Amino acid sequence: MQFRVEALDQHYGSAQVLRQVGFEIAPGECLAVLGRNGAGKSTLLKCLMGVIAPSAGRVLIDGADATSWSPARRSRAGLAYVPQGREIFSELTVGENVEAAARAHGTFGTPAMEEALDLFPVLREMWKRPGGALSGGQQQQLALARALVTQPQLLILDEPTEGIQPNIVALIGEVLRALKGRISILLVEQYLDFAIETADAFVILSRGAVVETGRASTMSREHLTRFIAV
Ligand SMILES: Nc1ncnc2c1ncn2[C@@H]1O[C@H](COP(=O)(O)OP(=O)(O)OP(=O)(O)O)[C@@H](O)[C@H]1O
Repeated sequence: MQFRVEALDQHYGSAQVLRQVGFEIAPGECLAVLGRNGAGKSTLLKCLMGVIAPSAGRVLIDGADATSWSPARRSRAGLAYVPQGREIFSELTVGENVEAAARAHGTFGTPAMEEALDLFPVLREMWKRPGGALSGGQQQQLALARALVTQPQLLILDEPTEGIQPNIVALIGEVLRALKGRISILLVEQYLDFAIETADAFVILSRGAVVETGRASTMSREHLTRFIAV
């Protein structure tokens, strides 16, 4: 998927939270968005997914202007979004969470559903447990699997490592690196080492504006640290 954002503005009341944000994600690449707390990262992802409408600017999916599309239409076009806090259905079982997403996208019982589950073996072990009974790391795996059963072309992740134990962070990193090439990934991440291991390119947000973009290979850890240290 060719995904492009042009001159996005967003306001909450009179406060401007995004300012002329623009970037592109090449097919099969992982773009990491870095920035301090309050820089506007989560707001940006919500605009990209259509959860909130930007005040100005455009979102282009394979060249089509998707700015006014609903989240459901963006999802059908190949976007999948795992929000901060994961937002799984805690009353539904693990299986019901996965199956609901698969049914909504016509992948129920297909190899795509099984492949997504193969990435996170713990989910089959916990299949009949309510989502709310899972640990934070297990819930994050469930949220990722639920996104992946939709066979997305662009996976949008808001801080997938937040509050997750190191062995699960490592597993998530392996999964994302294995997915790259086949699908594009937009990663908002505060855990710099994880972002460096995973991303092909970076966009740095500061006070709602893009202050720097670059290939991962040209940006040092020391340089990137300046933009996320509080
Ligand atoms: N619903 C809202 N109403 C009003 N202001 C909001 C709302 N959501 C976020 N903000 C403000 O917009 C700014 C950007 O918030 P946002 O959550 O997008 O930043 P962020 O970079 O994702 O931060 P964090 O890393 O803390 O999640 C902040 O100043 C925040 O207080």
